[in-house]
Amino acid sequence: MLKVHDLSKNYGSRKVLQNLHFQVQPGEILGLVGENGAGKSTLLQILATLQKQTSGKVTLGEVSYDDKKKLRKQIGFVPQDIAIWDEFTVEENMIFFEKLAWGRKTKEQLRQLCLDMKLDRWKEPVKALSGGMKRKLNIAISLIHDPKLLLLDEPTVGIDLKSRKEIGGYLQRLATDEGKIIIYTSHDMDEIITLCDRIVCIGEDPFYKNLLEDAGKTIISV
Ligand SMILES: Nc1ncnc2c1ncn2[C@@H]1O[C@H](COP(=O)(O)OP(=O)(O)OP(=O)(O)O)[C@@H](O)[C@H]1O
Repeated sequence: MLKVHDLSKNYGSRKVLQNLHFQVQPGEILGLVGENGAGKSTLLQILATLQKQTSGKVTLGEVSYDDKKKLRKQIGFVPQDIAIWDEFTVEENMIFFEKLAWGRKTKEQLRQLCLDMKLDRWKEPVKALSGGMKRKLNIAISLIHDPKLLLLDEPTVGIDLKSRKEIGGYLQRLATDEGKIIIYTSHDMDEIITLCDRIVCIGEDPFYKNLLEDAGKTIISV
């Protein structure tokens, strides 16, 4: 289980996240919504161990966020900005990131991960891919080491509707069949409503909370 206890984050005098409390169970997809600048990426970066909270505590299973080395083996992160090697092919990128990962995967398994993301341009350089295809590769890379916790920051921007639905279905299977914890941000409320079990609304504005409650979703009060 992921536990967030009384978490706050300030950037200088700007208070971005204030006293958040929530828990996410294995097998659950949690949506994170809020207006621009509400603090969604900041929260994901903290959960990815890339930023430190100002106060509060986070644990994943028995592991505290003070033990970053152990934690990072259990976390997959897809940032908003695409982070892959443009000059390398899809295959070379997958092999490169597999070498950095802790778990071992065969070339066939790596290729299958790309196919699961509906990306079949194995031998092509990344610079020849479309923006949506690069995002698919980023998601595949985040899954190489079979993380327990998967953090996705607007991962489907620019991905066509059919692929988005297929990737959504794949993420749901990862949660249901493999018990992964998935935390997902998107400005696409249809996607959030379809994919997420429960939702955290960040920020003061009740707009998202009202909209999602009207759609019958469970909102977590943080
Ligand atoms: N490194 C930083 N230094 C100072 N302020 C920052 C930094 N990163 C983010 N902020 C500020 O913190 C607030 C939250 O930003 P964040 O990127 O987490 O929001 P967000 O909800 O992800 O927004 P968006 O929907 O636009 O992606 C914003 O006011 C932003 O300007």
